[in-house]
Amino acid sequence: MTPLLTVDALSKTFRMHHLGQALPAFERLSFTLSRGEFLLLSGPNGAGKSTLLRTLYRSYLPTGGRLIYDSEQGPIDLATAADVDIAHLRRAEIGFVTQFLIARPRVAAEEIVAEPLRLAGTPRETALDAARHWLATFGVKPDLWRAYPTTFSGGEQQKVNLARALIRPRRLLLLDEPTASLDAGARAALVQRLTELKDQGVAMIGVFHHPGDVASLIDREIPLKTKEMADVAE
Ligand SMILES: Nc1ncnc2c1ncn2[C@@H]1O[C@H](COP(=O)(O)OP(=O)(O)OP(=O)(O)O)[C@@H](O)[C@H]1O
Repeated sequence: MTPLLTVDALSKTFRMHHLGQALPAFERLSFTLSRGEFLLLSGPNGAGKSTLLRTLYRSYLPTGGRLIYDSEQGPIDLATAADVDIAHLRRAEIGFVTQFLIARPRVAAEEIVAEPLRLAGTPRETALDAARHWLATFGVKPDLWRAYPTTFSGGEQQKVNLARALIRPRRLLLLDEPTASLDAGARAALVQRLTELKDQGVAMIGVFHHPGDVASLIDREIPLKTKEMADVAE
């Protein structure tokens, strides 16, 4: 079966023009990801883990290599796809789960969480019911559901973010330290949700501050090295 994602000799180098320097985050990385598979990205600080996830989401353009994603409409190279196609994939197929909520002023938590379903055409009340379900699942108190997350604590904001990111099933989930400041109850709820999604065939690739949280999900590990480690190994 064709892999969902084929990463082929992928490189990302940051060019810091003001310093006249180039900083390679990773070079010629190759791996595949199949449906229902969970890949753990590991490596020390600065090894390029977040940069790789952002490159897969096309927040960063790679400086070399190919990123073939087997979309519902057929294979597409995420490295060269048009922005309009990337925007469609982000709405429909590829999710990015981080610890940071982009809270908007005067938009209630339940509206923020319901938005991905609303954009997919779900009627407002049905979407809000689902939003409340996921807010409750991740442990956001009911009296906060209609409040504005701009004033929430870091952990509360992260829970709203998770509810929003996971309310709709995706085919591919990119996870950047989604458990970072969660309490034990929310961590357990997240692992349960990720387990359900994996069982439904969702592929995931992620970085976890405490990989033990997701030990039961990990199929393979991709260790990334810093430039210094790579130089020593050569
Ligand atoms: N936008 C950017 N411009 C320039 N350099 C960057 C940029 N983003 C990341 N880097 C550099 O790329 C390297 C990899 O950073 P990245 O954040 O991907 O590492 P990481 O493995 O996720 O680290 P951590 O475990 O600390 O989160 C670092 O040396 C960082 O300074």
